[in-house]
Amino acid sequence: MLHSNLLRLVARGSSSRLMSTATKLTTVEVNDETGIATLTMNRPPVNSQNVQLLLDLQASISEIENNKSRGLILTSAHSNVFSAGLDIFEMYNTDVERLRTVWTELQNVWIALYGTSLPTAAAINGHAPAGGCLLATACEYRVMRPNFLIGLNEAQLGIIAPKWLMSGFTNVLPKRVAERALTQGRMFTTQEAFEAGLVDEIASSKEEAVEKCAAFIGSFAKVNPLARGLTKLQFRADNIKEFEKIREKDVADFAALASSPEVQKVMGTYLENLKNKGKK
Ligand SMILES: CC/C=C\C/C=C\C/C=C\CC/C=C/CC(=O)SCCNC(=O)CCNC(=O)[C@H](O)C(C)(C)COP(=O)(O)OP(=O)(O)OC[C@H]1O[C@@H](n2cnc3c(N)ncnc32)[C@H](O)[C@@H]1OP(=O)(O)O
Repeated sequence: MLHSNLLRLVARGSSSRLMSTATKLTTVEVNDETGIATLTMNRPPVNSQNVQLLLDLQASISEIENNKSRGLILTSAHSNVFSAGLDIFEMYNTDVERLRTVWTELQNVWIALYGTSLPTAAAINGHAPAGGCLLATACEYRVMRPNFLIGLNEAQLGIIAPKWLMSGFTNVLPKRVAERALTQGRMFTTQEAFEAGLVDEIASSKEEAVEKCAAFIGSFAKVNPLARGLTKLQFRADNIKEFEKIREKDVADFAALASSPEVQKVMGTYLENLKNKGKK
């Protein structure tokens, strides 16, 4: 008997398969013609990254690597948010062990996406603050819909993001632009992100964004995949090695910082503001 969580193939038109993973907050759909997998985050309303979404993302990335897809496109099921970053509710009023788990799983997703040899692209169909920007900049290519915001806003919140979390961002922007944006905690509009090089293309719809991502991945069709993947990883090796050296200390540092009364207070105020914004 086929277990419902096991590669349940559901016909979706003539040329794509929805591969049900052992997860609920992400889906993986493989286009039979191109062999490219679309990984969709689906945790309403804003894809805030709780532990379950982070685990599901890891499982989906592994699935895509194992099913020999030609590339991975990361996107969101929601109409105006790619991902709101870490789930602040999950980090508020909780114990240190939970905070350690949150951070460990964020690290695990980042390294899985940043360190995959597969071609990767993000179809950014909505806002992508903080952890949302982290996922987008872990990919090799970004296409974004107009009139949304993307960036690492940690400095605005009085928080220092670790170097690994900034490394995708610093890979794609000139050092001077990255330093200024990170010290300002700047959120870029789509147009500003395009002009700075933080996103590669602008698309007027999610479908067009996915198509442009697929065209980017298709540009490697005639390149030997092993040579391509190893070349990519050579570019990323220094950041990956540096991250591996500090990953455990980084978890301890995050748990200590996030559990401190000062940061808990910042989170509480931030959450109040988010809730009140909804009432206005
Ligand atoms: C504040 C963080 C503090 C401390 C972190 C602790 C230690 C850190 C040390 C170093 C680490 C640094 C790294 C951090 C990585 C992160 O990712 S932190 C998360 C930062 N994220 C944000 O700042 C985004 C906040 N959200 C928004 O700006 C907007 O919601 C967004 C532009 C994404 C969408 O806007 P809109 O469509 O108008 O939706 P609403 O704002 O109305 O939101 C809808 C509901 O979703 C809830 N929500 C939004 N974001 C989050 C979130 N990140 N976590 C949990 N929940 C979120 C919001 O409350 C609304 O809920 P409601 O409908 O009112 O119930």
